[in-house]
Amino acid sequence: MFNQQDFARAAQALCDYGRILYSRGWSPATSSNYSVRLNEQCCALTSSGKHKGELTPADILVVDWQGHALTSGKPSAETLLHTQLYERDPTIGAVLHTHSPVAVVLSQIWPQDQLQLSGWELQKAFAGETTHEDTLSFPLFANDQDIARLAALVEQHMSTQGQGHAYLIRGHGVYTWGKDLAECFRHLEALENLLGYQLELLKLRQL
Ligand SMILES: CSCCC(=O)C(=O)COP(=O)(O)O
Ligand SMILES: [Zn+2]
Repeated sequence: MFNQQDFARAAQALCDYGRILYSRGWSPATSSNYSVRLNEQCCALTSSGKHKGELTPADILVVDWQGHALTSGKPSAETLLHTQLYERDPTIGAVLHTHSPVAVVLSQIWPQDQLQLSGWELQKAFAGETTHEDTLSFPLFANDQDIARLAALVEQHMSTQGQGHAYLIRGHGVYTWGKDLAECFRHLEALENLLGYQLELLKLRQL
């Protein structure tokens, strides 16, 4: 069903990124979940409830697109938000979900259901983006403890409005993806900074 060496490599990479993301303050405590595609049927994913700054390979398991565990462990509570992406787009190789203060606060106060950004050079950090003159759209979804329902809503949005590069969940965090973990991390880092710019602008406009 999957190659053990691929799994071992993916598990170690997820642990390494967990340390980075925790050290940046984007994955406090047991928040966040991360995954890497193994093949066309399954991915390596963080187990539920683990401290993301202290992950070991034993905290990573394999799930299929229905969210069923193929190795021992308890899959992330948000598994279906990862598998929805892998199932819809075979070019997606990694997904990162984080809870940074900037993303959580901005997503909570942003009034519209889309956050549109333009004019920032850093937009070009997203794959395929070539100019600051384009507008990037990031949808905001209401938080929901029913993850199957939220995953269905995300899928419905993407199938009608386009997949985009990332989305926000209000008061919760962000999901972003890429062809591999390195690209996914680049997208996350760009998104974090772009959201930070937007939050700063909102504060300045209140002065
Ligand atoms: C403690 S944060 C609440 C759960 C959450 O939002 C999250 O990202 C982590 O959930 P998991 O089941 O993947 O540990
Ligand atoms: Zn979360």
